[in-house]
Amino acid sequence: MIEYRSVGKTYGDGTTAVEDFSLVIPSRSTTVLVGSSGCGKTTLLRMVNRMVDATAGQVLIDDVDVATREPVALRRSIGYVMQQAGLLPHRTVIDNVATPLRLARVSRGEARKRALEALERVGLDAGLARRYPGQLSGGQQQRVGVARGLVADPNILLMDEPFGAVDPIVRADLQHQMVELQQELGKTIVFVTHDIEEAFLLGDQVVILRKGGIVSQVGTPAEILASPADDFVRSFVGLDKGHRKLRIEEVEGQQVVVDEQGRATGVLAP
Ligand SMILES: Nc1ncnc2c1ncn2[C@@H]1O[C@H](COP(=O)(O)OP(=O)(O)OP(=O)(O)O)[C@@H](O)[C@H]1O
Repeated sequence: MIEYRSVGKTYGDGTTAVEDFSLVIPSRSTTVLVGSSGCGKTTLLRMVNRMVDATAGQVLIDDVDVATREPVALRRSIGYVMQQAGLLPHRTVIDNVATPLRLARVSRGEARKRALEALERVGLDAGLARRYPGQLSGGQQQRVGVARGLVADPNILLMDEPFGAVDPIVRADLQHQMVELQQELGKTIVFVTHDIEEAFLLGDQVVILRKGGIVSQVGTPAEILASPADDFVRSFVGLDKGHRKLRIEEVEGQQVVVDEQGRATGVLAP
């Protein structure tokens, strides 16, 4: 379990990115922080592994304040996947994936073996292992980033807009694979995005933020849709424009779900 207790962050230049943030992130499930650009998502995510230190309050992992942990050791014990994959360009794919293990002093042979397994887990062909990141598509690079985040089998995986830079079709593919992977692995995932559809697809718990890391609402996707906290949330999730309004029509004995414009979106299961 990760817990933020009245956490604040004011950067050295006086910018207050996070005012007063509290949240419990349950283990073995996915929590998505979603909000517009600049609302403090990345800052909040990085406080977990001390890439950013809070200037007020506490972040706890299993009841231990991260401020008491040695930053480098803490960082190595937590998986981190960033936008643009963040791969080292002059290292092969397999060496990129093996890096967290090599830093943890795992032998070269063992690290490579586990890196190959991680590549397989994210659906990448072993034939790509010897290539350099520049020889891969954007989607493949992101998969390598996820493999690297998982290779050391961390309990916690932090993901900062990992699918933000790929086209919508590849993105949908990566998202669905992420859902499957999580069903298999059951990690504690904290995922940052500005895309509410992505948040609803991946999140067991979704946290809708506004500027200053202010929580507008926390809940399951169903709870948020059923009972948006205020007009900001209503608008953010698209309820205000009727995008989410569905109704049921009887067609040839079937119950067909149609959207606001009358377009069929599915059939109700009996
Ligand atoms: N190192 C820094 N020094 C000063 N201000 C910073 C620093 N990092 C972030 N900020 C500021 O803190 C605020 C929150 O930034 P943060 O990156 O956490 O937001 P975000 O929601 O992740 O945004 P985005 O979706 O654009 O990445 C912004 O106003 C940003 O300019």
